[in-house]
Parts: sequence; C-alpha cells; structure tokens
Amino acid sequence: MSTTPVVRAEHLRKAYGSTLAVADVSLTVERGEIYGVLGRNGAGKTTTVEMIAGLRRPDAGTVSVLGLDPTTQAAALHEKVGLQLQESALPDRLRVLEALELYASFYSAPADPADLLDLLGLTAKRDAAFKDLSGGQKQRLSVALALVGRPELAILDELTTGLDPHARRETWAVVEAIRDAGVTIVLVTHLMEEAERLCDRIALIAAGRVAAVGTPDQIVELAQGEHVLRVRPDVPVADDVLLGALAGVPGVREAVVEDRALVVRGGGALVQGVLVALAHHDVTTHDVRLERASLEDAFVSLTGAEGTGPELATTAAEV
Ligand SMILES: Nc1ncnc2c1ncn2[C@@H]1O[C@H](COP(=O)(O)OP(=O)(O)OP(=O)(O)O)[C@@H](O)[C@H]1O
Repeated sequence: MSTTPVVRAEHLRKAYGSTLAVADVSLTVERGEIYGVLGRNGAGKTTTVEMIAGLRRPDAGTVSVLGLDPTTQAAALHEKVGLQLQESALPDRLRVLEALELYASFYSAPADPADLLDLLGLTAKRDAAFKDLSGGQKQRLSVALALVGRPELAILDELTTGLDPHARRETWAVVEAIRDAGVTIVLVTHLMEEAERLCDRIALIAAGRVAAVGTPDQIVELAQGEHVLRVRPDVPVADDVLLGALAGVPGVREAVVEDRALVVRGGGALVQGVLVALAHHDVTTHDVRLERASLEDAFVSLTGAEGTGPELATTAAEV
C-alpha cells in the first residue's frame, strides 16, 4: 500500500440550517482498499462522501483526495474520481451503450465502453433502453458510468439498496472485480452484511461522528472485545462448583450458568484457560461452543440501540 492516502478527511463538519448532518468526521482511505462508510439512515454518510467528492463544501475541516482539494480543484478531481450516487436516473429511452459512449465523450482518455459492459455483465443489454433494465442492471450501469473515466477512486453510495439478494450478490462481485482492477473504492452502505462481505476497512458513522474504524473483525472486537464461550459438562455439576472453578482464570470477565451450561464472556486465551480450570476440578465436557459477536452486535453496541433492539445473531464455531 502506498503511504499517501487516497482520501484524507479531517474534522469535517456540515450543517443544513439547524440540522447538523456531519458533526466531526475524520477518515483516511488507503490506495487499493474497499473502504466502507457504514451507518444508519441519516447518520451523515452521504453528506460525508459528498464533501469528499467536492459536491458540498464543508463548514469546517479539510479534505484531500488524491492530493487535490475537492473544493478548489474540482475539475482535476473529476478526471480521477468516479461517482455513483443514490437514485441515479437516465432518460428512459437512452440505450445502455449510448449512455456509456455519451459519458465516455466527457473524458480525454475514457475506458472502452465494451470492456465496461463486459466487466459489469451488461454486454447482452448493450442495446436495451434504460427503462427496460431491471433494478440490478440499472445499478450496474450506474457503476459502469462511474468507471468510464478510468477513475483512481470510485465512490459508490447505497449501491445495492432495493436489489433482491441475487442481484445484490452479483453487484458485490462487480465491486470486487473493480477493486481487483486497481480502483480504490469508498462504499456507502447501511447494510452490515454488505460491509462485512466487501470492505477491507469500515468507518462506522453515528450521528455525524465516527464511532469506530477498522476491519470488520476489529470493529466487532472493539465493540465486544470478547467472545462468548458456552460449556456444557458431560454430567450435571453444581453451579457453585462451575463458577468457583473459574477463580483466577485470566481473560474471564463474566460467567453465569444457564440451563446447566457454563456461559463465560471474556477475551484472550479464554477457551484454554477455562477448559484447563474445569479439568482441574474434574469437570469434563464434549460440548464446547465459542461464539463470536457479529458485526450487527458491534454496530448496535457502538452506535446505540434503536427501535426494538438488536437481533443477536452470532456465528458459532465448534472448538
Ligand atoms: N440537502 C439537505 N438539506 C437539509 N437536510 C439534509 C440535506 N441532506 C441531508 N440532510 C439531513 O442531514 C442528515 C444526514 O443526512 P445524510 O444523507 O448525510 O445521511 P446518510 O447517513 O447518508 O443517510 P441516508 O442513507 O438516509 O442518505 C439527515 O438528518 C438528513 O435529513
């Protein structure tokens, strides 16, 4: 990875009248990564990327994109940054290839439209009118249009909103193909599954601020900082014996007995420590499960619960 970041945003702030859309956002996007901007609706994601793209002027803070200032060097930036914004619409009758050729004419050294159609799986639709495309095909065309200027950075906003699961997966594969072609990607999403699947790193945005930055795994760790270990003894053991066995075991933060199983929360070498301690107390077990918090849990924990509370999806791993 290059040492010069593709995007460096520091303390961005933007208000619309009395609405503070972005209170304080700093982020750094490195070359070649898929960087997720994840948050609930209204968290300030779109406003943040619009400031990065030079579409909105920050009230405070600084942005540098590929070494350029988006507010004063917009034309130069336009040559290097591809934008796919929410709800992009084209004239109904414009055909797929025509749209690409039209957009290509705006650039001095555009990508070959035929190559882009191929990359995005739209070759068979090259003569189809925009209005006759499916939702997924429209989205893929909007991505193709964002790429036609051979950008170094592509900003993709809510790319898969409204798509069915199949079309969504196809679009994810396209995003990975674009990254593999050497384009750095900023991906705005409110879908945790999408962020987890695609992003190298994520900035979790809540109420106009960055709640956490890291790989999907790091964010989960940060929020949870722990695993949940569930051990069911082979024969019933008194609760106080089970809990007493854990005294002094490093990494244990909390332990309870639920339905005759010992449930331990903690970090570090939790599994080994607990199993060794139980063995010392003659407690044997063949039923051990280690559960990792999901990104969804992390999201709720870092941004605050909303509505009916989290669905505690956990991925269980046999150990
Ligand atoms: N042009 C605007 N004028 C006034 N308020 C706005 C404008 N654009 C956004 N807002 C408000 O600013 C806040 C942040 O909006 P923004 O679109 O940046 O969030 P977001 O995280 O991208 O959400 P969404 O996914 O719903 O677009 C919201 O409260 C929104 O209603």
